[in-house]
Order: sequence, then C-alpha cells, then structure tokens
Amino acid sequence: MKKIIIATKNKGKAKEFTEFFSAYGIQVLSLLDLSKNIPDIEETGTTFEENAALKAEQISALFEIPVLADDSGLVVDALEGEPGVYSARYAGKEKNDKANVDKVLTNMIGIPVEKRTARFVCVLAVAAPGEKTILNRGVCEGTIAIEPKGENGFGYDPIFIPHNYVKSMAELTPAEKSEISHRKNAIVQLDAWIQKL
Ligand SMILES: O=c1[nH]c(=O)c2ncn([C@@H]3O[C@H](COP(=O)(O)OP(=O)(O)OP(=O)(O)O)[C@@H](O)[C@H]3O)c2[nH]1
Ligand SMILES: [Mg+2]
Repeated sequence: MKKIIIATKNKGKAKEFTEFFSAYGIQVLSLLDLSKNIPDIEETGTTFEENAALKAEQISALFEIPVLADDSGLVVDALEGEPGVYSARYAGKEKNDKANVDKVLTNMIGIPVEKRTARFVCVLAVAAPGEKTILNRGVCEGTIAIEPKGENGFGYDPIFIPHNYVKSMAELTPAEKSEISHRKNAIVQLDAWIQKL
C-alpha cells in the first residue's frame, strides 16, 4: 500500500487525513506513528502558509521524500482574526482544546449573533527534495456559537457553526464534517498530485 508522511502530531488532524487518503488507497503516517522521535517544529511563521511550508520542508529534508503538512486554525472577525496562526496555543503552550474554546467564548461575551462570523482555514503544504513547495488553502465559513455543543471532531469544533447549518461542527458526524471542512477544501486541490503518488 502506498504511504505518505503527514508532518503533524495532532491526533484529530491525523484521523481526518487517514480517512481522506484511504479513499485513494494510501496509508497515512503522522509524526506520532514514526519510531524516530521527531522534535516539535517551532512555528515561527506569521501566516498559515509560512508555518505549513516550514513543517513540510523540515520533515521532507529529514526523510528526503515528499511530505504533506497542515497549518490550520480558527479566524474570528470580532477578535480581529484571533486566534489565527496561534489557534493551537491560544490559551497557552499546553495546546488544551477546552481552554482554547473557553478563551474564545470569554472574549466573545456580548458580541451579537450577526457579528459572530468566523472561518476555519487550512493550508496544506507539499514539500519534496529539490522541488518548489506547493501550497493550497481551504476555508470553511461559519459563526461562533454561544456555548460548546457536540463530542465529535477536535479543537474549536464544538463552538463553530458552519454556514447553512444549525449544528456545531462537533455535532456533525466525521463524514458530514469531511464534506464541508476547510481541510477537505484544501485536500481536493491536491487531487492531481495525490493521483500521481
Ligand atoms: O475545531 C477544530 N477543527 C478543525 O478541523 C481544526 N483544524 C485546526 N484546528 C485548530 O487549529 C489548531 C491547529 O494548529 P496547528 O496547525 O499548528 O496544528 P497543531 O499544532 O495542533 O499540530 P501540528 O499539525 O502543527 O503538529 C488546532 O490545534 C486546533 O486548535 C481545528 N479546530
Ligand atoms: Mg502546530
């Protein structure tokens, strides 16, 4: 079975990529699956593109094969784009999803429904030795809920209500989320590259 390394240590992402790539008959290996203890990559970029490229290029250089990386996050208009590229660490370097969610909800107290617009952004970078890094951005528009709902997904899913939905992303099934997510909207742009793997 063909394999691809995804330069992530995020279990939620790894699960979603495994499902996406299984449709192509490709096995996904995240950094959590590799025996080699890969040090955390410092995300010094100020954009999702910079961080995705940084992660893909560092891991591709280490293994000398093509590597995919995902930098993603939640962009909230009323918070001037926060948490953005700091989504994983919004409430601290522990990367605690519940603390991150609570911090967004606290910062959104008093913001009326019509001003709770937000979007998930996912940038996928494909880096390969000696080749120019490919970058693709996928977006999912929605609003920030008043309170968390649902057990599925990860991160901010419990407080993100996709446009044209009443349920939160975390109340959707994984299959429903994979139809509309920012990650899916980024992956579909890589279809030609994946077919050539
Ligand atoms: O509710 C969510 N549903 C999603 O579908 C989603 N995608 C990303 N995120 C949030 O954005 C951070 C990414 O930060 P990030 O790209 O730096 O990843 P990470 O640090 O968690 O792992 P890595 O891939 O860098 O190893 C994550 O931690 C999450 O908080 C999501 N939240
Ligand atoms: Mg990260």
